[in-house]
Amino acid sequence: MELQLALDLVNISEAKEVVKEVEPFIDIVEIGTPVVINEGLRAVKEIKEAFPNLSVLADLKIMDAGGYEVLKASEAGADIITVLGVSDNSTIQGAVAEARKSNKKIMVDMINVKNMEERAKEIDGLGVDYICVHSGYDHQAAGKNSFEELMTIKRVVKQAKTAIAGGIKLDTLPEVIKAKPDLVIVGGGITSHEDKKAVASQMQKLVKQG
Ligand SMILES: O=C([C@H](O)CO)[C@H](O)[C@H](O)COP(=O)(O)O
Repeated sequence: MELQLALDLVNISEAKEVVKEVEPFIDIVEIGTPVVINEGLRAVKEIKEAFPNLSVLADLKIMDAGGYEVLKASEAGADIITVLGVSDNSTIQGAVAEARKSNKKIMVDMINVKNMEERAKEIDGLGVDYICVHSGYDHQAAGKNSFEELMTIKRVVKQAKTAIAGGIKLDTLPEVIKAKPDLVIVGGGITSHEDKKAVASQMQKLVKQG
């Protein structure tokens, strides 16, 4: 099981400071959608250059033009790029085909997918690398989490790795770990703490035990 740090509410220099603090405790650093909106793919490039040993995920949440957008993120240095599960199969297939050319990975974000079991099975057949259940900020504000959806994809996904994101904190991490995802994604659960290093270290310990 691996740990991904999601950076959403920071600029590039703040992102570098946070990663410097927690680098030994994380496997993947995510350049979140708001950061890409604010700073562009330059954020991915700068973080990859500053931390070449970390895998960098570009959370583009691609909805169309899968091949082209994956190409651009790959050129910027992203190792993993996200595509939405609600997008057309042709978009996901285009993203996977482009990623294969440069040894990059595709994560499908299942945010707002209604028919989770059926869609997860279908997407698993498209050769993606990760399938991620996700309660986004707006769902979190409505008190939702993705723990049940994680159980669902764990049951039906056979090829891709499974991941979960959205509002995971130190106190809810043990429940998540019980379902044995391959990857746990945490943003505010680390970045909102004064002592990020301590929380990330405790989270890493739990994730590695799981
Ligand atoms: O993808 C995310 C969200 O849609 C904003 O872009 C977050 O990175 C993801 O939800 C993880 O962050 P936390 O919910 O703060 O753990």
